[in-house]
Amino acid sequence: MNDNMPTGGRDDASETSGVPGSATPGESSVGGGERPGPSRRRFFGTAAATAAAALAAGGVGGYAIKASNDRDATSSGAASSATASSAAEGTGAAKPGGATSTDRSALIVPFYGVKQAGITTAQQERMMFASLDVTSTDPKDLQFLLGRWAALAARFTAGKSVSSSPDDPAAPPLDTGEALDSGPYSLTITVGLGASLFDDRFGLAGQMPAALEPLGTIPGDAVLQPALTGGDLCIQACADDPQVVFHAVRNMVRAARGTAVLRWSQLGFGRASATGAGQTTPRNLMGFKDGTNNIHADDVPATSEHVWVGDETDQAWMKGGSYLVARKIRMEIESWDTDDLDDQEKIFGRTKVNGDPLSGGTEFTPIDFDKKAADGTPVIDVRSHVRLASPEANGGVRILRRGYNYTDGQDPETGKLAAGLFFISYQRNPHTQFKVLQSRLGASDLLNEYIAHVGGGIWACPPGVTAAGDWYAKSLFRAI
Ligand SMILES: C=CC1=C(C)c2cc3[nH]c(cc4nc(cc5[nH]c(cc1n2)c(C)c5CCC(=O)O)C(CCC(=O)O)=C4C)c(C)c3C=C
Ligand SMILES: [Fe+2]
Repeated sequence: MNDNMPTGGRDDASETSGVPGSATPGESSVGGGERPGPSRRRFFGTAAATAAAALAAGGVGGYAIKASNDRDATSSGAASSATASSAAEGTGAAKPGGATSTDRSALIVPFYGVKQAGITTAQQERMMFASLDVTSTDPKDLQFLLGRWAALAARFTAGKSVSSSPDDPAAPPLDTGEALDSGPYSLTITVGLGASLFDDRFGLAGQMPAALEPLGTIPGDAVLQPALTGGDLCIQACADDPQVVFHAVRNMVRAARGTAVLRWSQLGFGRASATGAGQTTPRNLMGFKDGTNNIHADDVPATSEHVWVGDETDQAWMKGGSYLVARKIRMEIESWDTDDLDDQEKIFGRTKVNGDPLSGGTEFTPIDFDKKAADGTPVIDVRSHVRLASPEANGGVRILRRGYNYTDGQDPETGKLAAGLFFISYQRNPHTQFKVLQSRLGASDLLNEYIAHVGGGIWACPPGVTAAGDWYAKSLFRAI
């Protein structure tokens, strides 16, 4: 067992509850002194709930705690010593379990911490994103779910299955099993709350942050499909193995049975961004390097200014969190592939092979937006993507991009490749950041000829879960 995980005793607390209101020292009351009180019978009413509730201690030894990019070294409470000691940002992997630096399967990103992992964590290769709608109208069910998810996320990110208890042969297995032989593969699970959760169902209307209000009409958004848009809750699972991310989301959706249902989901591959200073810049499906000018995890001033919610928030429970904007952006791949290289490079303002700015220099040379060609026209086209998205054109606005390439195979109607970018960005306020950028891009970007936004949403990702027995957005429920 890793020492960043709860001890057996703490994990046993998760077993009896794994949910809000557990007998965690100092957390005996929730919501005005009363614990959420669904009966054990109700909680144990489905196989899925049983599986989630049967979380038990049990180690999968030999994994290595990965230096985490997004965990404050000052993590409090049960954020373990391993979390704190491994929190030197941007360094390689510690290897207490004997893993080699090339053994990516064994790497663990600590779960407990004051910030959720998966935001400034160096981006992994695979992602599964899920949007869920809550079907129960009982606020206690919602809290139980967020507790179950926290307990499951703690286990999965440490390379453990749903439970170490033996399966009952007469019942469905507690864990679905497809990741039993996998390591953690740097799995991170990031959970967000959508604006629809703050309607009149759960008594949360007064706790809705202004930053989570719908963005209104943005140019180019007319085609967002309702079936691929929004949702009460979201889960972003990222890891360096596709089966690990699928397993995590599948079992979290399974644990939600009776409380929430899957609304839509997306698998992503080949990170289309770079968030770690040491990471090479990956490529999107248009073949361009994507993430050159991204915010890097070790740039603390930039993450403080642009990513993490601070004192400015109107809802204290979001302080230390971040807002996730997702956009499923379909690419007209066949059409793009007929465009000549000069035009492709003009659209982005960078060279295709090296990612160099067309104004000169190499990939990381600052772009010279004032540079003119011999005929007096700007070298970086006025409608190029990099100009329109740049901080220079947007009053200094920046976002942390964390997207993935995706393909859904073939469009059955047209026979074309159904593929593109599952764009994800994190920011302090989507209204003053994403919306500003997307309004400009949606109106004028040369890239618009080759892309269409088809789905997405905004979710408030609360601060991290700091101790076993706690749950996502705990302080939100303390406020009601
Ligand atoms: C609203 C925000 C953005 C959307 C939507 C978006 C879509 C999108 N982007 C690419 C490819 C590239 N984007 C690049 C840079 C870049 N893009 C955004 C924002 C959005 N992109 C920003 C803020 C930036 C950085 C601007 C800067 O500071 O210079 C680049 C260039 C390389 C890089 O810096 O990452 C590429 C390539 C696609 C294909 C796409 C939709 C499908
Ligand atoms: Fe972009």
